[in-house]
Amino acid sequence: MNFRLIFDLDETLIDSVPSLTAAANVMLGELGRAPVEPARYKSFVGHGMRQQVKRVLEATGGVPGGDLRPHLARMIAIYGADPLRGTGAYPGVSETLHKLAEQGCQMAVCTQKPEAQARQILQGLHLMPPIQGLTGGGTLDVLKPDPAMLHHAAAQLSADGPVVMVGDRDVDAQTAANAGARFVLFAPDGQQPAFATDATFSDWADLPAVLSDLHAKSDLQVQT
Ligand SMILES: O=C(O)COP(=O)(O)O
Ligand SMILES: [Mg+2]
Repeated sequence: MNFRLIFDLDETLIDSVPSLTAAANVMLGELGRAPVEPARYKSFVGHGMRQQVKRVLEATGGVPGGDLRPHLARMIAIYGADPLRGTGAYPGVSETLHKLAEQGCQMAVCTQKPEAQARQILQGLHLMPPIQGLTGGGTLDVLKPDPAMLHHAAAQLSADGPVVMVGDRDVDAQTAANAGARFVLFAPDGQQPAFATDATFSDWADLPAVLSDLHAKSDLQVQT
């Protein structure tokens, strides 16, 4: 398979909601607010750290002073001090990425997470390599679903095979659609999405077979 695989990071390769929630709860505690549960914080993730901070503050009484910037800076400082703490890859991720690399795929990450934090996590979890490229929050002046994010990630890879985005949220599916790429959904809870996907998987060990089916049944000549 000569795919260029572009992976989302949070809630696709890594389970980062516990550590993001812990950091947000430190910030909320400093503001005299009660902590939020990880399940609630998860609904704030997917559109970048600025949106996370905005949403968690709005959900707990509003943005103090009406200015998001100091709170975003505080969240980045707390979380950025140790983004690996409490964060791990989903089971099977490392083995599967190595297998896909052996099968001829090239791989990059396209995430809303600030690029420096994402790089620290990918290197700390020994996923880079086999992941070769990284496009994160702040790499460009746009975020997903702007197709420029996916084009940038794909262009970091030397091969020119078909591009497949693998992610966990509607914003990832929309990014792929905007870029004319295929989309494969990671849905660990097995829930059917409300948006279009080319394939779905819930166990990382299944991804090579899912991709090989996708390769066999479609003309994957879509390029970004
Ligand atoms: O930073 C976020 O809100 C989510 O980042 P992701 O694009 O890796 O899911
Ligand atoms: Mg995600």
